[in-house]
Amino acid sequence: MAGFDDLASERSKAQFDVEEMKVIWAGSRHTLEVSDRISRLVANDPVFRKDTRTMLSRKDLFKNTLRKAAHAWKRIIELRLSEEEAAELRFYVDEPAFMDLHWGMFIPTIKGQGTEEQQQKWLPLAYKMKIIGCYAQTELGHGSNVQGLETTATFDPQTDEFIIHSPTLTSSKWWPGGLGKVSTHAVVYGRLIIDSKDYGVNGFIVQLRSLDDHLPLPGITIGDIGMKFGSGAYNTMDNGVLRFDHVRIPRDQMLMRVSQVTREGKLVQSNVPWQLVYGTMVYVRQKIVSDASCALSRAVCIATRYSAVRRQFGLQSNGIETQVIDYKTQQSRLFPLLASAYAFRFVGEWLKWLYMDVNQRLQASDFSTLPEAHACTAGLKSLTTSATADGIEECRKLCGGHGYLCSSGLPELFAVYIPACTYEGDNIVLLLQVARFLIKTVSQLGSGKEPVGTTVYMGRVEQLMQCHCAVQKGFLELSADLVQAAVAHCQLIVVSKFIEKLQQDIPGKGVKGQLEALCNIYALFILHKHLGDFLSTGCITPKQASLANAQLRSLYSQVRPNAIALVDAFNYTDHYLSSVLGRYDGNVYPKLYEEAWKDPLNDSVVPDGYQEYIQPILKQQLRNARL
Ligand SMILES: CCCCCCCCCC/C=C\CCCC(=O)SCCNC(=O)CCNC(=O)[C@H](O)C(C)(C)COP(=O)(O)OP(=O)(O)OC[C@H]1O[C@@H](n2cnc3c(N)ncnc32)[C@H](O)[C@@H]1OP(=O)(O)O
Ligand SMILES: Cc1cc2nc3c(=O)[nH]c(=O)nc-3n(C[C@H](O)[C@H](O)[C@H](O)COP(=O)(O)OP(=O)(O)OC[C@H]3O[C@@H](n4cnc5c(N)ncnc54)[C@H](O)[C@@H]3O)c2cc1C
Repeated sequence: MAGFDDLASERSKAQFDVEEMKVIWAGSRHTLEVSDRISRLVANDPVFRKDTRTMLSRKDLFKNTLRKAAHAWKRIIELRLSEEEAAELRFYVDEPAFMDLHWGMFIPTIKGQGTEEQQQKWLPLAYKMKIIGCYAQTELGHGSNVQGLETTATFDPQTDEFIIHSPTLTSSKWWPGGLGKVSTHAVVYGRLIIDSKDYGVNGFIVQLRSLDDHLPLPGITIGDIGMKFGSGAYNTMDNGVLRFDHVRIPRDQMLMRVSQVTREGKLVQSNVPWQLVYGTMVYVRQKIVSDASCALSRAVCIATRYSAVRRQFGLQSNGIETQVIDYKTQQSRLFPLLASAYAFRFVGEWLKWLYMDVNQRLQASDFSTLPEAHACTAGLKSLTTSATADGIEECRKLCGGHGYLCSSGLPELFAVYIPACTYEGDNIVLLLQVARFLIKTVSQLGSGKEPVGTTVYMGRVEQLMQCHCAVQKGFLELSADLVQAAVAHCQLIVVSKFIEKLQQDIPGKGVKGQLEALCNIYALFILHKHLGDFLSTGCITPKQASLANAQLRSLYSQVRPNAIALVDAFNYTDHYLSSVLGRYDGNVYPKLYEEAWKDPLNDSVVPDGYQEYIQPILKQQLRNARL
C-alpha cells in the first residue's frame, strides 16, 4: 500500500531515538504517560467523535458540544481524574467550549485576585461545577483599552452593595466565551465608583442566571453574539453579549486582593501592584504560547506525513514519481515550521516557569519581575500566535488541493486557531507593550546593566532600539518601527531558550543532534527572514548572510531523513489530528475517497433542487435546440 510503505520506509531512516524525543516533547516521562493514556481514552470514546462537526447546524453543533462537555465531566468524576488528567482530557476533546473559560480564566481569576475568604467561598463551588463561570472584560466598545471600559460598579453605602450597570450600548459586555448560553456567573470588569468618584477598573463576581431554571436574573440581558469565522470551528463556543440594568451584588463580591472597599465605602489599596488586576491575562498568555506549539505541531505533522506520501513529477528509474518532501522548495517552507514548533514548545516551558516564579515572588511581596513577566508573556503570545496562524495556512498550501478539504483537518484547525492573534490581547497592541518595556530597559542600560542573549540577535535588538527609540510620550505615540524591535526581542528570547534547552541533559541516541539542527534551522530561518534588519544594523556582513543561507540549506538535508520521526515524536493520535492526510498509516487515497461519500450531498444521486431549478433549464435548451 503506497502511503503506508512510504511512511514505513521513512520511519526506518530515523537517526535518533523517537521514544526519547517523545519524552522531550512531552516535558517528562510522567507527562508523556498521562497525555498518551488520556489522548487514547478520548480517541476511543465515540461521544468525542469530531468528523461530523462541519456538517451540523449551529444549534445541533452547540448541543453536541454541551453533550461532550457533560460526558467529559462524567468521565472525570467516574475515573477520578486528577486536575492534570482532566486538563489533558479537555485538551484532547479538542473543542472550544465554556469549560475552557471556566477552568482557564474564571477559576484562575478568583485565585489570583480574590482574598483568602473569597477563594474559600467561590473556589469549591467552581471546582465542583456547582457554578459555571466566564471572564467578562471586553465590551462592544472597548477590548484593548481596558481602562476605557464603561460598565460601572457603584458602591451603595445604604445597602452595602455594588450596583452593576451598563450605561451605554458600547458598555455591553461582548465576546466573553461561555457567556452567551451557559455560564451562571461571571467575573465582570467594571469601573469602581464610590461617592461619584471613579477609581478605575476592578473585577466583580456577578451571578447571571438562576441555578434552578437557568433563566437570566432580573436586570440581566444575555445572549450569543452570533456565528463566527468558518463552519464548525469556534462556533462550538457561546461567545456572548451581556447588559446590566442596575443589578445589585453584595460588597464582598468585588475581588479584593488588590484593593478593598470598607463598609464605610473607603477604598484601601493593599501592598500589591494594581497591575495584578491584569494578572489573569498574564496567566492565559503563557498558556497560549504552549497552545501555539500544539497547534503548529499538529499542522506540521499533517503536512509532513502527506508530503512524504504525495508523489508528483520527477519520474525515477524505478518508474515511481518523486515524493514532494524531496523538493527543496517544499523543505524550505516546511522545515522552518517544524523547527518553530519545537522552538515554541521550549519557550513555552520556560514561560510556564517564569509565570510560576513570578507568582512565588508575589507571595513574598517581591514584585520586581512582574514587568518582565508581562512583557515576555505579551510578546511571546503575539509572536507565537502570529507565526502559528501563518504556519497553519502554509501547511494547508503545502498539501495542495487536498489541504483545502475539511477531511484534511487543516481548514478547521486554521479557523479555530486564528482568533488567538486577537483574543487575550491583539498582537500589535501587545507588541507595543513590549516596546514600552524595551524603552524603559534601554533607558536603564546606562546604569551599567548589561543585556544578555546571543550576540547577533542581541545586537539586532539593540541597534533597532537605538534607531527607533525616541522619547515616547505614551502608549499611543509608539512608532511602528518599535514593533519591529519588539519582535526582534521576542525572537531573541525564543532562540536563547532553545539554546538553553540544548544545554540540559538530553538522553537518547541522536536526540540532541536533531534538536541542535532544529535550533539552527529556527535561528537561521529567522535571520534569513529578517536579513534586512541584520544587515542594516551591521550585525552581519553580506558574506556572512550568504554563508548562513548555505548552512540553512544543508540543515534541511540533515533533517530530511528524520522528518517523519520528528513529527511522530509529537505522539498525536489520528483522532486528535482529525486528518485523512496526516494519518499515522499514510493510507491517504482510499480514505480521501471514502470520506467524500460521507458528505450529505451524496445521500442522493440526483441532488435536491434538480427538478425545480435545473431540469427546466435543460428542457428549455432542449426545446430551443429542436426549433
Ligand atoms: C482548559 C485550560 C485552558 C487554559 C487557558 C487557555 C486558553 C486558551 C483559549 C482561550 C480563549 C479565549 C480567551 C480569550 C479571553 C480574552 O480575550 S480576555 C480579554 C483580554 N483582553 C486583553 O488582553 C486586553 C489587552 N489590553 C491590555 O492588556 C491593556 O489594556 C494594555 C496593556 C494594552 C494597556 O494597559 P493600560 O493600563 O491601559 O495602559 P498602560 O499604561 O499600557 O499599562 C499600565 C501599566 O500596567 C502595566 N501592565 C499592563 N498590562 C499588564 C499585565 N497584564 N500585567 C502586568 N502589568 C501590566 C504596563 O506595563 C504599565 O506599567 P508601567 O506604567 O509601564 O510600569
Ligand atoms: C474568539 C474570541 C474569544 C474571546 N474571548 C473573550 C473572553 O472570554 N473574555 C473577554 O473579556 N474578551 C474576549 N475576547 C475579546 C478579545 O479579548 C478582544 O477582541 C481583544 O482584546 C481585542 O480588542 P478589540 O476586539 O476591542 O480590538 P481593538 O482594540 O479595537 O483593535 C482593533 C484594531 O485596532 C488596533 N489598535 C487598537 N489599539 C491600538 C493602539 N493603541 N495602537 C495601535 N493599534 C491599535 C489593533 O491592533 C487592531 O488592529 C475574545 C475575542 C475573540 C475573537
